[in-house]
Amino acid sequence: MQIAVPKEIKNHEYRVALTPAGVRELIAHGHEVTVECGAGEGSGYSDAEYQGVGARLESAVERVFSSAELILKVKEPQPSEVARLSKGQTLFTYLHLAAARELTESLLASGVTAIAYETVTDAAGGLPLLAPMSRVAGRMAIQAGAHALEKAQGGLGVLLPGVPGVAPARVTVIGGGVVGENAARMALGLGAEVVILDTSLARLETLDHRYQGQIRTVYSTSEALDEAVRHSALIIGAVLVPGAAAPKLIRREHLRNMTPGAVLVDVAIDQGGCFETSRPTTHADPIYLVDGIVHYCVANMPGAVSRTSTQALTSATLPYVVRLANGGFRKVLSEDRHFAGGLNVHDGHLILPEVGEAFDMPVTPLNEALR
Ligand SMILES: NC(=O)C1=CN([C@@H]2O[C@H](COP(=O)(O)OP(=O)(O)OC[C@H]3O[C@@H](n4cnc5c(N)ncnc54)[C@H](O)[C@@H]3O)[C@@H](O)[C@H]2O)C=CC1
Ligand SMILES: CC(=O)C(=O)O
Ligand SMILES: [Mg+2]
Repeated sequence: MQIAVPKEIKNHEYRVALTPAGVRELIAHGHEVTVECGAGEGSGYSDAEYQGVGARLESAVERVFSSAELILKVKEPQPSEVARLSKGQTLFTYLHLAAARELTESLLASGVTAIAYETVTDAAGGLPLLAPMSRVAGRMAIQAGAHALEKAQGGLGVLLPGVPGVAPARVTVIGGGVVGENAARMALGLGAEVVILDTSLARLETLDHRYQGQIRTVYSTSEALDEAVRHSALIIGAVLVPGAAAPKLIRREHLRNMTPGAVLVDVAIDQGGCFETSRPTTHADPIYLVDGIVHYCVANMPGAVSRTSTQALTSATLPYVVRLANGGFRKVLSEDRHFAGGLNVHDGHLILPEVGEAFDMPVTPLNEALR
């Protein structure tokens, strides 16, 4: 199969969809891989390294796209990239369509088959292709939040662990999944007081058991959220209803009850954000203030630690990529309903019910699309 790896073009996105090791694996399976010149640079992989494992280097982006049957990316396609997609091609990348109506409509119009990393599931109920980046973003959320708490950033001027004689600050994590647990671990390691809110008692039980009382677990209710906003220096938004738009859990009126300079980090921004006042920001300009509360809402956080993230992402995606390339999407998705959960758009049809619900658009059943 002809496989293409374009250079990512989103703001400060330095990841690439495949490491040279991943390319080598695909070539060993008999596939041809075209890598756009410079695609790996931001992750520390030179063109020569890709060439060395047998990739074809291409400097003309239009040829990278037009020659491909399978296009591998990291971030959702930007408008200039969508314009290059066509029927018969398969795109495998993060999409987050429930928060992106225009992108949904343009992918439908392109006729492409679009499989999203973040809605592929596994037999244990996890999201194996979202998890590696959620681990990264969860860990980064505390770094970003701690920085935003500095006075010069508009923050409270509070050091998360405190110092002897000065109490640590409270960090509340809403959603104790992969992002949430990783954020909590970092906050705990820094010596903050850590609380996790979740609506899954089973998840809270796991976390309670794992952290042996070092992290306070609280069932998430509106009362618990009211309490969290009053007493937290830093709140991390880490909820997810897979495939769906994030529920707005902290409303604008909550901000009145927060201490001015407190910080909201909305990691769930890629699904639309779980705070009413969140809007996507970029690494170039990551924070803004609403009613004195600092907001950090970068939708591609792992892009900033691209070397780590590219390696972690390729390790997770590669087995799926190899299967797609060897078998073609129709056969592979028909045989694996967990992988098939990734199919969002096919040949002008919207497949993912959660996206249909978000935009009140008609949905074609998966079985019909795979026929
Ligand atoms: N901004 C960025 O760069 C990145 C963003 N993300 C996003 O972070 C979000 C979280 O991802 P994961 O941790 O992997 O998901 P996950 O599925 O592992 O965890 C989500 C947790 O939220 C809980 N939850 C759902 N509804 C809730 C509610 N109403 N109140 C409290 N808890 C609730 C679930 O029970 C679950 O434990 C996703 O939107 C994901 O796309 C992930 C990586 C990078
Ligand atoms: C998950 C995602 O959107 C990211 O890693 O940027
Ligand atoms: Mg994202």
